[in-house]
Amino acid sequence: MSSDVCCFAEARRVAIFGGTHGNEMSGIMLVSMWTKNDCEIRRSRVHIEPFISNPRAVEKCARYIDTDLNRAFTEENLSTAGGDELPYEVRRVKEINQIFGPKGSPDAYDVIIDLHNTTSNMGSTLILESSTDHFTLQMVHYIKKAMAPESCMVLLTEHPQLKYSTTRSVAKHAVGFEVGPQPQGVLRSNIFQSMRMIVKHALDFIEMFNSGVEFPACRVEVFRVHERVDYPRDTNGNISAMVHPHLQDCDWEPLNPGDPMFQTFDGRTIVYEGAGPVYPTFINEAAYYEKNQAFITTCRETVAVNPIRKSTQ
Ligand SMILES: CC(=O)N[C@@H](CC(=O)O)C(=O)O
Ligand SMILES: [Zn+2]
Repeated sequence: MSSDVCCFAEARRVAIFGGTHGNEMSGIMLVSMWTKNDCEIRRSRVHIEPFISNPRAVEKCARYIDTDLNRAFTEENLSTAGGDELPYEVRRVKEINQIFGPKGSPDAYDVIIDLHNTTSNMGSTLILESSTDHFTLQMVHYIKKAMAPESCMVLLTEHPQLKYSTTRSVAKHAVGFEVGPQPQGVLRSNIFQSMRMIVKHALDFIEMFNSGVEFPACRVEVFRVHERVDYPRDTNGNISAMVHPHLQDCDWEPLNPGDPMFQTFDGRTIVYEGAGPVYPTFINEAAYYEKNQAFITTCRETVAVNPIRKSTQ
């Protein structure tokens, strides 16, 4: 394992996305607030752009209009020609790619922070898409330390089948902030304030990096996506059980073989039958009923992070 210093260009352009899902209110309110007055998010040497990514969904207070924007940043959508007949979010993908991308090119924004809320009891969670991007790994290490003693979990979505094409993936470095529990369409002041603090720490990190601070090697505890678990269903495909009360709200706590997972409407318990402990999260997330997902399981691991500093050209 090498711990060579990784050099990255100064982060000159950073975007903060809110309203990627139009019913996740904390990010929407923060971004609207910062669009009117950006003094709280201003930092020297870097342009920071607050941006509502799905304005029509925000207007309707719906997750999306035609299709989930946070699954739509695919090669296919980026390359298909077409105009008004395309689903709204597919058109929006092309616009966002023009403003903040093109995805994968040197012209893409340096960092995108994408603000989400969950109905699950996940607390403050940082979502990473890659275990080899030492810039974002150092950022989450910084945020976790700054948030302590409040805990801040790291979800790693890198997975051969389960990874999805997020809006933020247009940037060179992408991070999602997922804070809950907060119902859809509702603002909770504690959740709003936690999200605001995480953004502050992220921007402070970027400013320190830009000013030439070298961040030493470190280790970060992450929870890597392992499996998606659907609700039990009857032969018609309808849900036949609920998340068990012993699992509800227990995001990030170990689920051991034999532990209750679901409760049927007539009161029977369905237990977890996997081989060893896993760490469930996104438990009973409202937006995931349509995705046939009751929760995901994750595996805990420690990632070794290389030192980073700004490259000198
Ligand atoms: C509840 C929710 O919307 N979660 C986000 C997670 C992410 O941004 O990676 C999503 O499903 O797109
Ligand atoms: Zn969301």
